[in-house]
Amino acid sequence: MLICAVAAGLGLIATLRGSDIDAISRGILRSPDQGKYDDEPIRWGVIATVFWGMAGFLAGLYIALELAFPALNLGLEFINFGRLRPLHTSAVIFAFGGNALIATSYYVVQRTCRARLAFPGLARFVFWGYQLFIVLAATGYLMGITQGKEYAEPEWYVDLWLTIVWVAYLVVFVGTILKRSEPHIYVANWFYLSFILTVAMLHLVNNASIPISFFGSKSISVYAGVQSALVQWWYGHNAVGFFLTAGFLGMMYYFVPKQANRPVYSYRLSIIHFWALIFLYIWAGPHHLHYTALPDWAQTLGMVFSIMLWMPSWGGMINGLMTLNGAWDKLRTDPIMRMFVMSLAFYGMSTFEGPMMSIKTVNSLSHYTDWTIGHVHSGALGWNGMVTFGALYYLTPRLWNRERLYSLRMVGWHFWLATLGIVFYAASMWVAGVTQGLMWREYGPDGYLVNSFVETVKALHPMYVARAFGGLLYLSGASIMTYNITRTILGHKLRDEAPLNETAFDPAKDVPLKPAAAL
Ligand code: HEM
Ligand code: HEM
Ligand SMILES: [Cu+2]
Repeated sequence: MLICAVAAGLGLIATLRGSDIDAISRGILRSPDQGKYDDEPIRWGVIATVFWGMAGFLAGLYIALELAFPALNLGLEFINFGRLRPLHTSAVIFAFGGNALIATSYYVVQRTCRARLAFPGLARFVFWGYQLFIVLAATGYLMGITQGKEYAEPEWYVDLWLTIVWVAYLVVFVGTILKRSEPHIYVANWFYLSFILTVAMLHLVNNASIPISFFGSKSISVYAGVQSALVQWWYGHNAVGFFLTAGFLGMMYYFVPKQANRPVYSYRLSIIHFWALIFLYIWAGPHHLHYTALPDWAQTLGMVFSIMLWMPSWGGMINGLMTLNGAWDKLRTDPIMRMFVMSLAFYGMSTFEGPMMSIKTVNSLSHYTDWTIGHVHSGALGWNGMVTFGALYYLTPRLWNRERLYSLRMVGWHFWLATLGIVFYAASMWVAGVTQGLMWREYGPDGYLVNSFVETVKALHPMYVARAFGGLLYLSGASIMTYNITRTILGHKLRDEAPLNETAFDPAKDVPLKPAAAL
């Protein structure tokens, strides 16, 4: 309540000062975006993405260290692993990923529709309302307020607020599409729209609950038992499918062709893989509930749809990679392009690993182990992280009207630190996961289990240290990005760096996103 009051106070001050400034300074101060497009909330979004990314990676590193060295819990309830873990997952997925998605969707929808953002006031409300959602959720976790549903931990009052913000987001996005002056709706917008709509549906269904009091934070879910589990993993899986995949594919379909200065390899493939992806993803949730009380047929259904999901996923990866046809030399000269390509490679890797892990016999080994954690992070650090970094590097000079980034060599450093970090993370978790899985199922000749649980924990220690080291590398890369982007925003340029063609942009030379012969 205190946070809401402070937010409302700040909102009031901003409103009053805003009208003041308008009246006094019209004509003196250039209002930020008189141009063709409304970029102010996108600039805020870029800053918020960098900020929350750093916070989320730092929390990730800390909990990784807590797993390796439990003394770091310090006996304090506020920073114990159980409370910091959802803080990490929400910070990276919803704060870092969510801000990246909102900002890039605002950017992409305006450019591809050749229209200014609809409802500019509402678009700003979405940005600030979303930040309030993040702060409310995060402070709740630290105080121990949670629904106990993974990736849907916030309690009812935060859920209601997010619903309002999300509906506003949908209105802004669809409003902009409706006022477009370009007849065709470019495929990136399809992906963004499916992300916004599906997340709304998932959020409403999974969070259906009854608060036990008006002034208390606690609520009771309307689902129980195995139905509750199924709804939760229908939600959880499709959060991956639509938040971490469809939305980010929207990003990929705009920024990869732009950075390569080539049209998308196959527009037809993009449409086929769009429909296949959204049709298949929604059924695959039960692969999170193998060998549980869920009916066997439902588990098999989840497995079958997961395996089929491999195809559209790779359709998207191939479409992205092949867009570089004829521009592969850019990999040598352009570290931003390298980031996009690495991102697509990890997208391909994790969407191969996922279908494999959904096979019940494989899952009987991998489930409950660190293999899952490794899979998560090759998707999250590799695919979501890298494509977002690429988009941030693309956007910053353009949004602040700078000739180029402060330093492209630093982008190269970021690229290698992040890549090496992911390698440490994924490799250590594969080893840890398989070790764990095998130790848990090892029986002696007497028919008893050979290892006690604590022995498996002990065996994992070196792997946990290696993972934390990977996280440190990843965070160091992101710190370099923060520095680079800050200096770019300030208008600085590192001397001795030759002007770089990849950040120079010339609208006259713009290649259309869509091949002329498409459809
Ligand atoms: C510096 C980088 C990062 C480090 C060191 C890190 C570390 C960790 C650790 C230690 C856990 C808990 C694992 C466990 O419970 O055994 C975790 C969970 C998780 N992290 Fe990260 N993380 C990082 C970045 C990210 C990013 C960028 C994302 C998403 C975009 C992400 C998404 C997740 C998710 C979804 C989980 C929960 C996984 C599950 O329950 O299966 N992490 N992370
Ligand atoms: C074809 C695509 C994919 C399939 C079929 C798939 C399948 C799976 C399977 C079988 C699990 C393990 C479930 C368990 O044993 O508990 C899993 C976990 C997970 N996957 Fe994927 N995956 C795919 C792509 C991705 C991508 C691209 C990401 C991230 C960007 C991702 C994020 C996650 C997360 C966060 C979890 C952990 C959920 C949890 O237990 O907290 N997946 N996935
Ligand atoms: Cu899943």
